[in-house]
Amino acid sequence: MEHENIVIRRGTRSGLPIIVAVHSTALGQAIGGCRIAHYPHWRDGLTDALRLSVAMSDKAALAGLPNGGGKTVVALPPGHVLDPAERRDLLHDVGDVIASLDGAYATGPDVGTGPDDMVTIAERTPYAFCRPVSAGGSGDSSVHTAAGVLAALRAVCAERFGSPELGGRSFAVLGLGRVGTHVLRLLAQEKTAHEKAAQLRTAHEKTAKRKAILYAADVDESRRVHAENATWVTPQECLTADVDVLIPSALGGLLTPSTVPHLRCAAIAGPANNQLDEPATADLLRDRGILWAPDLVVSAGGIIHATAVELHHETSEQAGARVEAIAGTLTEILRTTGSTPLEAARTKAQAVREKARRETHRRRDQRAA
Ligand SMILES: NC(=O)c1ccc[n+]([C@@H]2O[C@H](COP(=O)([O-])OP(=O)(O)OC[C@H]3O[C@@H](n4cnc5c(N)ncnc54)[C@H](O)[C@@H]3O)[C@@H](O)[C@H]2O)c1
Repeated sequence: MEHENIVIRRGTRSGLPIIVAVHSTALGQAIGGCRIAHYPHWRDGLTDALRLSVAMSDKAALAGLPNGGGKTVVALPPGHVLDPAERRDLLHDVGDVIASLDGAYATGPDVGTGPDDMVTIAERTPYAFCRPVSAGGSGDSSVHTAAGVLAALRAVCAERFGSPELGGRSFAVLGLGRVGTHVLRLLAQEKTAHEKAAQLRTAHEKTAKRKAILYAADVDESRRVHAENATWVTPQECLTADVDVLIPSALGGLLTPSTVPHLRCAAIAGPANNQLDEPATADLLRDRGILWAPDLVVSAGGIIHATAVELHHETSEQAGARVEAIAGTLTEILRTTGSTPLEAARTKAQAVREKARRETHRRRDQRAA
């Protein structure tokens, strides 16, 4: 068994199945979001919790956080709609399960939960982060996730094109939700060094030509209002756009043996979790000469910022510097020879955990001696 602890409990108030998987506390308290989603069977929710908590351990290790990985999954039966009272009961049930772990695990928002839900969970346990600023938390994480994506894009452009400049490059943002919208806005503000210099001389010398060229798509047509700086295309056109970098910002599993042959981008880096349908797809991308930045590293900005500020009481500046450090971590992974970026990322994460485990044993032996 790879996990340290797995709790499966029927909520005493809601009657719904609550699963908390703690993968590792080798580096410190396990962290990972609370997912409330529909599953054909609660066992499918268990499978998700086991997989996602391992990914969180890797994500925390690669982000240099003194934390391990965990995950909460509430498996709703198909079609089940929570009314406000039932949702509140459920979140209190989740809080009780987390409280029973005595601080081994802390949760945050994920699919189906948001900062306000963390306030309700926090009524039963102190181990809930990413609460709204008005409730003493660090607020919506998506802006920090987007900042991390920008840092990753600079690292990817430096590796693939020889310069970290984003102005003048072309990008396709697939998914204009909370993170995708921020990423698009930040990219629209990017200008090349040439344009920045021109701006210093005279506003008239500004050349709009060197701004980033942007495409955007979402299955939800109402998100189009956020694409005023971009060319709005269909999700399929966005996926296969002839651009420098594709930025997956919707759901996972979009890079598969069927989609990879149709891609025309030179590189891929985005916040969407679990972009590869299976590890072997990393080989297909490498064979096609497409540089893929592992989402484990690219998407970590939000969790890095929230845990640094709320759990480790760092200043926002210190947390911001940790988010910017995503670029250095990614560069190291992309430069690893003889393996795909996915293998390099996992190997690095395992090495960090192993080092922490050895250090813990050394300290324990020292105390015993
Ligand atoms: N919010 C964060 O801080 C954060 C942190 C780490 C990772 N992520 C991951 O980043 C991704 C985006 O997160 P978010 O918070 O912006 O989610 P969100 O739900 O706000 O946005 C997702 C967007 O993708 C769109 N979408 C869904 N399926 C699509 C498809 N097939 N093609 C095009 N668009 C599609 C949705 O309509 C929605 O607008 C998710 O995979 C999430 O797990 C988010």
